[in-house]
Amino acid sequence: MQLKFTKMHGAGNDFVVIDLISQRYKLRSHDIRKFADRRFGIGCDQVLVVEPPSNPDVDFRYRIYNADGTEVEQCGNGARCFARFVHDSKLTTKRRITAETPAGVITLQCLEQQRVEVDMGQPELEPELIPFAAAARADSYHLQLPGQHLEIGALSMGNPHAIVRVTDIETADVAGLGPAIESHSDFPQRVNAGFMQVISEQEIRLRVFERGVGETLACGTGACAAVVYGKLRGWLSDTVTVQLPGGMLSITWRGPGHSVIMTGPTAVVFEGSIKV
Ligand SMILES: N[C@H](CCC[C@H](N)C(=O)O)C(=O)O
Repeated sequence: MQLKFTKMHGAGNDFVVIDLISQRYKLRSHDIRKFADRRFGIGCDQVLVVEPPSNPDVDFRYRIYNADGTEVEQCGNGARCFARFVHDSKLTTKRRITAETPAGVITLQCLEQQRVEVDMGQPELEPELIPFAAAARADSYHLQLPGQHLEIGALSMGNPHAIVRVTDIETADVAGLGPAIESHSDFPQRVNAGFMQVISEQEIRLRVFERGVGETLACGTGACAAVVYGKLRGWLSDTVTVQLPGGMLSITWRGPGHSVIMTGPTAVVFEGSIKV
């Protein structure tokens, strides 16, 4: 059969979006890897799947798969693109949408100029819930790597993140340290590795080596995690502009007990269908 899809991106983090409400198909892991393959498939960082909710009080269920085929708990840029997709596809006329994700129910607000605001829920700092095997506090820990140790923050936005503060994002060894952090034994479910340069209390620059993908042009949950870590360490204010290689996100976090609010762009690249 021909499966319809929409190619989208949020700040350069790109997605293949599949509507399994209007189409019936049982996705398999090798389908995901084929869709994500930039040489022989469509090409994307993640595949987003839109399904009917299991809870009738929620509008949709939305699943996220990394390019390597693994299903993950949350995707910030993907959440924004999902909201725009269901609105543009007339699967809903609501501008305020709720969605079940493996990390819980999120609320999304479609704004003007194709921007979307997402309530990403509260960050999780308890090490065993990140999960982070080290016993130490998650807001400052020395990760042991071959020949060096790195001061990191570790937390979950539904998915696990480790964040390193660097002096210059351009010269940060993302290609070398990213994989070493991603697969470090202190993170039993692997981890997304963020490299953050603090420009001011209201602005950071960020590069993210994503779990299951590699370095992406943007990572929404990574931007949330970096702002939470920076605020816990006293480096950042409540609302921060996050400059990523693919674009800019605005993140607000008023501290423990509050949700992280992310606002950013969405874009449709093209629509198509693929033989499955
Ligand atoms: N690679 C992430 C999932 C996608 C997150 C990212 N694309 C975002 O915008 O949050 C993980 O394995 O947890």
